[in-house]
Amino acid sequence: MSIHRQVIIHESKDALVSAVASRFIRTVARIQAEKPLVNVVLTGGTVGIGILAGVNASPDRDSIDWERIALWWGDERWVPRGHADRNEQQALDALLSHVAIPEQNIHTMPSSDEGIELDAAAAQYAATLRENAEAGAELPHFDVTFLGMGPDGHIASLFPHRGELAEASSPVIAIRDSPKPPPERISLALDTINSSERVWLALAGTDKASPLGLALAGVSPNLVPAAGVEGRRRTVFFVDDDASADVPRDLIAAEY
Ligand SMILES: O=C1O[C@H](COP(=O)(O)O)[C@@H](O)[C@H](O)[C@H]1O
Repeated sequence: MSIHRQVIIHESKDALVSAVASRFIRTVARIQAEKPLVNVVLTGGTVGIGILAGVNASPDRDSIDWERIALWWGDERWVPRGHADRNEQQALDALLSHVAIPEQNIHTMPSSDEGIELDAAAAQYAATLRENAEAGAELPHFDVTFLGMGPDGHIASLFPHRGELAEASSPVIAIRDSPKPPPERISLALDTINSSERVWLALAGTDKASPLGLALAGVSPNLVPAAGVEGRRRTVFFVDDDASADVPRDLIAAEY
């Protein structure tokens, strides 16, 4: 297991959301001092969207230069644009419609009402990634990737015991028969997620304790997809007290 893996435990979900929101603002501002554009991959899920609302509510929100951030999605639900289930719509409501991000920097995944089929939509997003990569690369240089984790250990729309986890032929995958509704989704592949400099998983609640413990103990990603997550520079699990029951004590970097 990577020595760059850490767990930070917060006393409550609210404390977790607010601490990660502050850390995100500081991290993006710091990276922006070093390079012109920061690439961030967003997640859906209760905590992920809560963090975006926390960024919006922060008095430090505008320490980020919003014109120099590019946003991507780790996964999307295959429903029409504007549908309340879309991770994009939730992110817009929580933060993106409140800050001045240039529209061309918001790289949403295609939606089910665009007249294309699911596989074509996944291929289209892969092409968008390629178009925004540096010369010779297939992917943009992701600086921060947010992930949530479901109670079954899924991350993005990569679910346990499924072939998509080992899919390496494309950076973006069409998902059918998802065990969590809606059944059709688009997801970044595990290798694409792991190309990010920093991967930040944020999760809360007692139903996440067991899969989190298994992921950190190094079980197969086939059993718990979160076990396969590893950012290039750092992988941090931000968790609340309820989710921390089975965390190996030697991985805990900070507790409240
Ligand atoms: O469906 C999804 O679920 C996961 C986890 O969601 P949570 O509400 O249990 O935190 C999320 O990470 C993923 O992006 C989303 O599409």
